[in-house]
Amino acid sequence: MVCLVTLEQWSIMVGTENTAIRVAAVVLLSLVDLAANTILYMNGADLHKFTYDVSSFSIFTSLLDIWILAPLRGCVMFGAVLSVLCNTRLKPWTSPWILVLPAAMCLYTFVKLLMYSNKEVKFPLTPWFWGSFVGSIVGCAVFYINWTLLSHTSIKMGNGIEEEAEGLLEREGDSESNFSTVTKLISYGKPVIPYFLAAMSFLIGGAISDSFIPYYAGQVIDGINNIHTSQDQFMYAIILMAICTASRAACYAMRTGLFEITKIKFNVRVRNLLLRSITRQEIGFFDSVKTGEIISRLSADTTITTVMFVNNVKVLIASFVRVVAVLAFMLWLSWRLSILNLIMLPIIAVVSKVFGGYLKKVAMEIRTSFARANEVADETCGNIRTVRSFANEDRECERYGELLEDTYKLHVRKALLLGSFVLVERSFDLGLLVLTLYYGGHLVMTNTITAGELVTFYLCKNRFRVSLGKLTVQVYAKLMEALGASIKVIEFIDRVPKVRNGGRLAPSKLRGSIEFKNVWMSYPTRRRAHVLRDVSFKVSPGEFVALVGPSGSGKSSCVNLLEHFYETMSGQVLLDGHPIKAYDHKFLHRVVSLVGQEPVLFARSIKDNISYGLDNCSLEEVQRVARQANAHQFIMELPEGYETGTGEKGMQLSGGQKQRVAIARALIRRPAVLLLDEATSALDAESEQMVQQAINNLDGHTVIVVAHRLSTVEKADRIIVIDKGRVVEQGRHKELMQREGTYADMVRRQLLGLDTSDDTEADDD
Ligand SMILES: Nc1ncnc2c1ncn2[C@@H]1O[C@H](COP(=O)(O)OP(=O)(O)OP(=O)(O)O)[C@@H](O)[C@H]1O
Repeated sequence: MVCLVTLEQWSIMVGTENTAIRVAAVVLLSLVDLAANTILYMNGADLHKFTYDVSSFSIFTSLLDIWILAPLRGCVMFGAVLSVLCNTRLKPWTSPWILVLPAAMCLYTFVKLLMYSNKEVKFPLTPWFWGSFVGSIVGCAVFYINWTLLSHTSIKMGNGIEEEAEGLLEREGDSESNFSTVTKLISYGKPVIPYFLAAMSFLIGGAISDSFIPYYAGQVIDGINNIHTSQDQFMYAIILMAICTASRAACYAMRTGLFEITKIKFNVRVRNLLLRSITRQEIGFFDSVKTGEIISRLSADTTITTVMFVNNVKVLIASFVRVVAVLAFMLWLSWRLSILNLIMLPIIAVVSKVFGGYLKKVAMEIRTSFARANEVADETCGNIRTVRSFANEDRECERYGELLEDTYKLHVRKALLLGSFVLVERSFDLGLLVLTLYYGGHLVMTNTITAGELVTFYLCKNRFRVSLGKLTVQVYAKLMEALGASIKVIEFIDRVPKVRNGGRLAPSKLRGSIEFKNVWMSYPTRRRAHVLRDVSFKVSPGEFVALVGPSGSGKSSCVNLLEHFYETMSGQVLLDGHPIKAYDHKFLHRVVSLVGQEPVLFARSIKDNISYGLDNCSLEEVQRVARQANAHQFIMELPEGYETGTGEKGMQLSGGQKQRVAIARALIRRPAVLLLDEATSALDAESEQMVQQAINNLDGHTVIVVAHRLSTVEKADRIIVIDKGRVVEQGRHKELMQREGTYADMVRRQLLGLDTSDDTEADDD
């Protein structure tokens, strides 16, 4: 099975993109399979062999049936080639069930080996037979490779049957993505590889010790029965069995500790990589991906990915070593009984492939459904005041319950799948046990093996089966599950931000001039809605400019562009004559400070909030800016002054207090450009005037204010009026009032107490 998977990967990787070459390669490989098997069957070029076998065929002594498998494979493959060339339906190519054909042929070849060895007098000195046997097995592998190559070819030919092609792409993407997912996970886990290797060495040591135990157990039994064993050999077998058992226990203890360390280290690393990548994403990413999903990926998915991955790779290697070691013993004890047991391999390959594919799909659905439930929980707890104020707790809990119910149903599906997988596997196993005992008993009665050897073989066979079972149930199926969970984790870690912060510009002095040059903008989640349309304006260094306009007209969008949260569709936003994106990310956010509409504080002290993102900031400096922002007085009245905690998102402060702390946080950076987006809306008239005064007095700072309360912008050097994403007017308060345009209208409406905010949603273009 492992071999087939590897061959498949190889064929995918080295497979050329050229359809003609692929088809030619398939035809050539099929012809080689046919020719090689024909030569092996005819013992070179003995043409009489064929006529002789046809006239007096015996299933026990002639190899005609083994040879027939080769033209049979050839016919199926040529039929497949023809149907690909004729652009017929693709669906059959995509089915994992196609594995059944080569698997059944392998099975027949193994059975044939046993039948032939039982009756053919010249056996085992029959090199041509061995050639045919190996040729048939290799032919089956070649058939599977050819099938994979053809499947790829049929997509490339693009025959217009899109839904089939989609299915095909999905399945082929599967094996390719499994491979790249595993290599990705290994690359993330590089620092933990030494721990993993140390643990593996103990694991392999334990596995080798373990595989010797049945051998010595058999010798002990033969010793008890006095078969081929002296007293010394008997004692020797007991001592060696004890040593193997002790060594297995010691290795087990060491490997357990080391694997635990590996898992934790790996988990921590993947979580760090994930958060690092997420925090680098553009703001638009957070518009579409909900926090609940991110948290779910960070917690549940990273744990499943890392823990399951390490556990399964561990089991994979251990089981593989055990399978090889035990198989070698089994072959040495009785190759006939071993071959009988190897019949399981092709069956397990088919069963694993089919079930593994389904399990991976269900595992992905479970993760997504779980993330959806998490989103609801996160939204409900994060906005509990709103939920409470609308008395909607029950409905939110119901929504959560419904989503968890979906997750539960998917889990049931997964359990049923796993159960059926085990059932199918165990049924084959039971049949094989009966066959082994029947055939083994026959071999003991014909004195081919001893009773002790049969017991040893039986113990070995059990170990072989358990290890093989682990390779399939635990590794293939569960590895698929881990890979399913890791897909989103890897997608997030590898996601390249759409807005790059790759600028290098960081001049020692910034004047603070701003220019919007024919800017068009739309948000990533609503690409067709233009929120800014051909916006152009200039702000000189030190100027105090106000952006006004109806709600939804695009004022905050201008601020978002200045913060480089989003990028323009066309046009440019220039700072001191250079595009915003040319500036170094850290530099830009030091020289351009924003106080947003709903400033968010962190659950730390007020001092830490004001000095957020700055190292070594003195209390004096913090107090200075707090005074400027008219916050010092209320802070001093708090029980612990500047050390008072603000609670989650600053919830323990009032709206106005939060705004003042946020203004101080912006001022402490001495920004060249200060952006105030409704930053004083929650302040009373007196406080607002004081803060406004402080802002007006700021020397050498360019200030851009977005405000609805037009009285606060009367003193601005310039007022820019934006409506429906366009600059419609600009000038000083007096000029605009005289112009009797949009601004004058807005002022009048506000004076009369009418609402100015007639929402002007961006139209879809
Ligand atoms: N993150 C976003 N994703 C998609 N559309 C958005 C986003 N933010 C704002 N918009 C849309 O862009 C348009 C302009 O919004 P913007 O916030 O710039 O308006 P505004 O003039 O600042 O409004 P207000 O005065 O109400 O704050 C609106 O139609 C709004 O719905």
